[in-house]
Amino acid sequence: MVSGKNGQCLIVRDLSARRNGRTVLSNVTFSIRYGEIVSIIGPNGAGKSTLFDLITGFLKPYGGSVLFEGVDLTSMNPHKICHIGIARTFQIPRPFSGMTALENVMAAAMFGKRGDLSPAEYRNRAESILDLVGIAHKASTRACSLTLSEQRRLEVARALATQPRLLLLDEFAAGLSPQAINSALELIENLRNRGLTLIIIDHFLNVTVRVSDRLIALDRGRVVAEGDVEYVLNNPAVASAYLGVS
Ligand SMILES: Nc1ncnc2c1ncn2[C@@H]1O[C@H](COP(=O)(O)OP(=O)(O)OP(=O)(O)O)[C@@H](O)[C@H]1O
Repeated sequence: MVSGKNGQCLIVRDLSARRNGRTVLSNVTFSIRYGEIVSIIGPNGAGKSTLFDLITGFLKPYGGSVLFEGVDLTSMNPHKICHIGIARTFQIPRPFSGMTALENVMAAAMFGKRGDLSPAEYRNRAESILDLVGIAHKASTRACSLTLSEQRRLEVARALATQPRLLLLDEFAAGLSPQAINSALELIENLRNRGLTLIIIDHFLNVTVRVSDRLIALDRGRVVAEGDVEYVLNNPAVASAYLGVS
């Protein structure tokens, strides 16, 4: 049940989570339209990665629901969620470090396969994805020998290989040089222009906000502000969250 290009891609309703018996996300509600770039901001421990874990099935919610294209994901496992069109990257890149960049992307393409391709077709697809993310020249390099910026791009390539319609990027810019950040932001805009919807976790306030249509600010597991970039960045609740003022 696809809602159409101008409709809602993802609807999160009253989502709550507990870890080690402690509530870490409370009644989080928002929706994401097709083609949007939305950043989830908030200080350390706000619940940003937990939110990604819930959307991608790595953690089961304590309450609430997640609908993707009208389909309830709440009881699905991560493999199934990947196969229906949601992919994520992790804050700390998790490639198969002994495999080359190309092999990593081919493995992801095979995992996310829709219809059987020949090995040559998987290879072609992986090569074109490495080209898209800007590391085609590193195809034969083992993942463990890539720089942090290249490893982040490889993470995106592996996610893209599963052919997602919604891509979740966790701390995509952390640890990158200003130049690498600029080219990472160009990649994000390029992916949106190719029809993807993107949700990006950004701990910092001055990076992915540059390409975001909207921001959702979390603090201590709750949404404290949501709206266009200027509105959220000027919201007193967001300043309090970052300054640790109650
Ligand atoms: N695996 C875990 N086991 C127990 N508690 C966890 C686990 N992961 C996160 N938490 C706790 O859940 C809360 C939310 O953490 P989460 O990692 O989602 O926040 P975050 O906003 O992504 O923070 P950061 O910017 O530091 O990555 C924190 O209090 C954290 O200590």
